[in-house]
Amino acid sequence: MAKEIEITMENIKSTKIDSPEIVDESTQQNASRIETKGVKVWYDDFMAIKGIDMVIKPNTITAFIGPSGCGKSTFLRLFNRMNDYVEGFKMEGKIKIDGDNIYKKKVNVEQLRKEIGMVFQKPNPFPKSIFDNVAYGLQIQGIKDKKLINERVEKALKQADLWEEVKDNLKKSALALSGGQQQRLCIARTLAVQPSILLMDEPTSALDPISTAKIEELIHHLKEEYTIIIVTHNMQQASRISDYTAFFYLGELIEYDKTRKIFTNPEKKQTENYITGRFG
Ligand SMILES: Nc1ncnc2c1ncn2[C@@H]1O[C@H](COP(=O)(O)OP(=O)(O)OP(=O)(O)O)[C@@H](O)[C@H]1O
Repeated sequence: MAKEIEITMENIKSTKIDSPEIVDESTQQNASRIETKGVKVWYDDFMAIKGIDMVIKPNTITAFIGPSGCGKSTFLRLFNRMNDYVEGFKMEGKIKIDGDNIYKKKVNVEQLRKEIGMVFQKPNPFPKSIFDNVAYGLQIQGIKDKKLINERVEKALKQADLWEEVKDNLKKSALALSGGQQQRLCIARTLAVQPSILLMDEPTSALDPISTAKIEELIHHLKEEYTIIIVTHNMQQASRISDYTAFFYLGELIEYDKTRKIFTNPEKKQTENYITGRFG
């Protein structure tokens, strides 16, 4: 497969990407929820992200695609400062969320993570009851009002389309649920603390097709209330559920545009090669 790649470092380096429909910040403050400028990331001496500018609009689903190791997860984890935990991590550039630079010194990272929820590849429920899993974030926040907790747990389970399946068994261990149910529980756990941006790192890659379809449908509904970014290796998934698609390669943003454009008429040969399965 690799020999079919028609990419050279020269044409990648000369590729200058403009985010789609970037609007004048001064007149359209609300048009972007997330904006990155000149973002570079290193793990020790290794440069994993090589200068990325991107604007993500509110209430959209953006898919990050690209071959393994191209920097999708690294870039995604910048938005809730998850990389801060990684030894050797260093970044340059600006990331603004709702106009605020989230890497300023004064930023309250705990508050940021409340606003920006994350769902991981493998469902990772705590070894606690279904109810306690969803209530966990609220309790951590110091919320003690039982009625409020009950309401939020029910709402989050309904939003995650799991309520009907578990409402009579809330005390049951979360570990007894199926993989697909566990992932919806993890989504409910994230939603319970009422974030407004959802980061999803390959949320369905460990699931069967039926569970995957359920989660895709759920993501589609969540768009009404949330801005969603999803890393996926599944091209069909990206084309089914996202409004915008960003194609990464070797730490660079090669092409970023409306999903329909990326999948029907990409500007760059590299993008075409990737989405048609000619490398990756
Ligand atoms: N904690 C780390 N320490 C050192 N290098 C890392 C670390 N995490 C990622 N990298 C490197 O940074 C590059 C980008 O990795 P990243 O996980 O962001 O890619 P990805 O596109 O999400 O890959 P995948 O699709 O396989 O998950 C890779 O070369 C990877 O080896």
